[in-house]
Amino acid sequence: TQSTQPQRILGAVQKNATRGDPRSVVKAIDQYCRNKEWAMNVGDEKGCILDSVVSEVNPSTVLELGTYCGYSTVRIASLLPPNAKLFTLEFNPHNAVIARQVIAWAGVEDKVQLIEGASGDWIPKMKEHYGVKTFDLVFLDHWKDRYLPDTKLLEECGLLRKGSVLLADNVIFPGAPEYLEYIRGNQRYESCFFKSHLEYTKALDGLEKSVFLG
Ligand SMILES: O=C(NC/C=C/[C@H]1O[C@@H](Sc2ccncc2)[C@H](O)[C@@H]1O)c1cc([N+](=O)[O-])cc(O)c1O
Ligand SMILES: [Mg+2]
Repeated sequence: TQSTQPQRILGAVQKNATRGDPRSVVKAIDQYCRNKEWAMNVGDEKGCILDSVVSEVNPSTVLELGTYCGYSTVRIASLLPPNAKLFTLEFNPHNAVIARQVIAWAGVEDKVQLIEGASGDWIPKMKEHYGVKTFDLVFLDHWKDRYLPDTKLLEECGLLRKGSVLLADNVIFPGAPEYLEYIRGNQRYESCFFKSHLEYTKALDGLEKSVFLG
């Protein structure tokens, strides 16, 4: 029977990565997706920018929107201090099943809470269900037309504090024009653009980093 792309990515991890070694999991996925089959992971080039923002923020509580196969989940979790927590929201149950196995293979499951469901439904429940006060860092990499409504939801639910950082993937390609217009025009955010390339290609893309000013 046919396999799915997430299953093939998991296979590449189990074949080529060392259990308990997050960097080898990241490397195995990048090699597979660069040489065999393109996939919508943030990738190695933008991933280095993600790493630098995570290291700079040194967050205790992170929210990732859009887990897919767990590539950026593993990348972020591998940089978190002890006791830090990464909540990642995934809508598609099949993707969640695969991502849990990738996260486990990397050995970062203690730092990760994968939540199956839609961001719009779960963001309002994070405080009561998981005791989250505010997020130090939010990585937006899910449906591009959800970036803006979910950002407004985070504000309304009091989940951002002075200094919270939003990092959005794909603001050039596929693009998130409404989000960019809102965040760059809003006095309550200080934004900057990190020019890069679409994962595994030469196409232009980039990340938008925005600091919430409270
Ligand atoms: O479409 C893209 N990403 C959408 C990602 C979507 C992921 O997030 C949830 S949706 C969801 C909904 C609500 N709450 C949580 C997750 C999907 O099940 C998928 O796992 C994308 C596309 C390209 N590209 O080149 O076409 C490149 C990229 O880097 C991309 O991120
Ligand atoms: Mg992306």
